[in-house]
Amino acid sequence: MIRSTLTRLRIPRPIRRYSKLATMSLKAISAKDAASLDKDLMETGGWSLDQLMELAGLSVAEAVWRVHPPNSGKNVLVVCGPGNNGGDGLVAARHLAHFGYVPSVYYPKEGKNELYQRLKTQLQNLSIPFVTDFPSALKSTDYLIDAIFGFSFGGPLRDPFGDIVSQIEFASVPVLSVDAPSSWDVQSGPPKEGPGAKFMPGALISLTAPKPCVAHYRGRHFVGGRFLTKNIAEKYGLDMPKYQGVDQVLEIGVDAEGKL
Ligand SMILES: NC(=O)C1=CN([C@@H]2O[C@H](COP(=O)(O)OP(=O)(O)OC[C@H]3O[C@@H](n4cnc5c(N)ncnc54)[C@H](O)[C@@H]3O)[C@@H](O)[C@H]2O)[C@H](O)CC1
Ligand SMILES: [K+]
Repeated sequence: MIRSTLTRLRIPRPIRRYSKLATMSLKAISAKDAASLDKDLMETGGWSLDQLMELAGLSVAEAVWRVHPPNSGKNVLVVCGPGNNGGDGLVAARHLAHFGYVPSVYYPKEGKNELYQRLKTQLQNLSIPFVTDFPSALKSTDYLIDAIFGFSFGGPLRDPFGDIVSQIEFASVPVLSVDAPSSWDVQSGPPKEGPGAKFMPGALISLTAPKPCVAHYRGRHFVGGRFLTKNIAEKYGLDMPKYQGVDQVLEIGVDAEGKL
C-alpha cells in the first residue's frame, strides 16, 4: 500500500557544475507517508523532534556551505514559517553562525510551541537579528533560505505568505529551499498561477527523501536529514542515501564518489 504511493522519478543532474546531462533515479515519498515516517521515528524509533530537527537543520547549513561558501557572501537571510520547516530554518541559522556566516531571520508568524521558542533564544544569545522589514532584508542579503513550508503545506497561501513568496520569487538573490519550494503542492508541484507559479529556487534540500513535487524541479538538489534506518527505508520503500564519511548531505545526481 505504502509502496504504491511512491514514485520513481527521473531527476536531471545539476547543469551548473557538469558539462553533460545525466540522470539518476530516486524514490520519492508522499506528504502523507513523510508525516507517518516522522511519527514512526518518534513513537517507535526512540527519536525526539528536537533531535530530528537538529540533524535536519545541520544538513541545511551544510548544503548552504556547498552551494554558497562564505567567500561568496556571508549574509544569509533565513525565512521561517510557523511549523517544523521553520524550525529547521532556525536550527540552520545557528549552525551557519558557527560556520562563519552572518545570518538573520525573518519569522513573520512565530510557532508558539516551546521548542521554537528555545531555538529562538539560542539565536538571540548569538546576537542573530530577527528582522521585520522584509523588503530591505531581501535587498541586503547575499543568500536566502526558504524554510517557510514543507510537507504539511496545503495551498492556497494565506496572509502574509502570498506576498512574501512573491517577493522571493522575483528577487535576484539565490535561494535554497528546505524540503520543498514554499507554495508548491508537495504532490503536484508549483501552483498554476499566483504567488509561487514561477518560483524555481537554485537549490533544494529534500529531507529524508524527495517529495513527488521534485519532478518539476530544475536546479541543484541535495538530500539530508541523516536519520533513516534500513527498517524504515524498507517499510516506506525508500533508498538509503549513500552519505560519505561525516557528510550530512548528498548531492543527488552525483554518485557516492562525486563522479558521473
Ligand atoms: N523526517 C523529516 O524529514 C523531518 C522533517 N522535518 C521538517 O518538518 C517539516 C514538516 O513540518 P510540519 O510542521 O508538519 O509542517 P510545515 O512546516 O510544512 O507547515 C505547517 C505550518 O504551515 C501552516 N500552513 C499550511 N498551509 C498553509 C497555507 N496555505 N498558508 C499559510 N500557512 C499554511 C500550518 O498552519 C502550520 O502552521 C518538513 O517539511 C521538514 O522540513 C522535521 O524538522 C524533522 C523531521
Ligand atoms: K520550504
